[in-house]
Amino acid sequence: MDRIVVNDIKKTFQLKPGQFVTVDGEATDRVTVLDGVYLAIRKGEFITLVGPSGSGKSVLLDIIGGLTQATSGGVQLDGRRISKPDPKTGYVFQQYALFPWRTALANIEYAQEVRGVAKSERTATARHLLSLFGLAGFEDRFPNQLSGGMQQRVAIARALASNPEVLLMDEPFAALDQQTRELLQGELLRIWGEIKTTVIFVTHSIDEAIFLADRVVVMTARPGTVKEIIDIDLPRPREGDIRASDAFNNHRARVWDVLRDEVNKAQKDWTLSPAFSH
Ligand SMILES: Nc1ncnc2c1ncn2[C@@H]1O[C@H](COP(=O)(O)OP(=O)(O)OP(=O)(O)O)[C@@H](O)[C@H]1O
Repeated sequence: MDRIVVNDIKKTFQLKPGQFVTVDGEATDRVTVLDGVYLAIRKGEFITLVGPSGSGKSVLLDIIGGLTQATSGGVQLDGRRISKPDPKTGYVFQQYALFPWRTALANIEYAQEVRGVAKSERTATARHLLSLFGLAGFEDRFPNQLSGGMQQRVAIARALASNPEVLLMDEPFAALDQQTRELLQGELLRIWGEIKTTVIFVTHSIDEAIFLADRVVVMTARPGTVKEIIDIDLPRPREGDIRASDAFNNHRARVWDVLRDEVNKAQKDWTLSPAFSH
């Protein structure tokens, strides 16, 4: 059953007065970022989204999350049209975005707190999530007393605390070192294996995209559309050493094959059209 249906999404930004970009050699104050995106995502699926810089991955995620309105087309979540942030949807950004004045525990409790869930219940949920992420004992630490990896674990735990049916993740591990990143990929898969929420995860890393996904969605260069969707039939549960397997290598070659032309196009685009020239 489809949980999310993206139907012919277009998104054009009107730039501020005095700003323009050059598209196909023409100066314009309107920039089309997404141009006809179709996508159907099944309940419980793990989707990763890759594409060249500027292909509109974050904008698409924002539209699916109800944070940005599409210029035309629509998104349905369980058959309902999305026009504003939905309480069933959780969001994790690249930057940890924790409340610095709240402890790890209180950060995770926040989502349930605003919904009026009783203190004892929300504390129990937050403690459970902290222990799932190996952070038992860190309840009372403030974000600046935690490493980057720990902060991002807390941010994911916070998003999961409201029991989201959809989790949108925008390059959540991009700021982390490689070892922490791979560790968190493994943890995320383990937890997703338990809760089976639907995940859409944006990344620049082909390896990350393959390791996590049921399907990798490859976007074209701007204006972004779906270029190809690649099934990742690697067995689950997946351990880190799967990255060295022949099957993984084949997927890596396949994704890069689809992506390469688009990255080249995007680079040409940017050389010709520096964004926001004055
Ligand atoms: N509010 C806005 N006003 C004007 N242009 C915008 C706005 N938000 C995004 N854009 C433009 O939309 C394009 C796509 O941005 P987006 O961040 O979605 O790309 P992306 O694929 O996520 O890129 P990256 O991989 O570099 O993060 C970019 O050219 C960006 O400058």
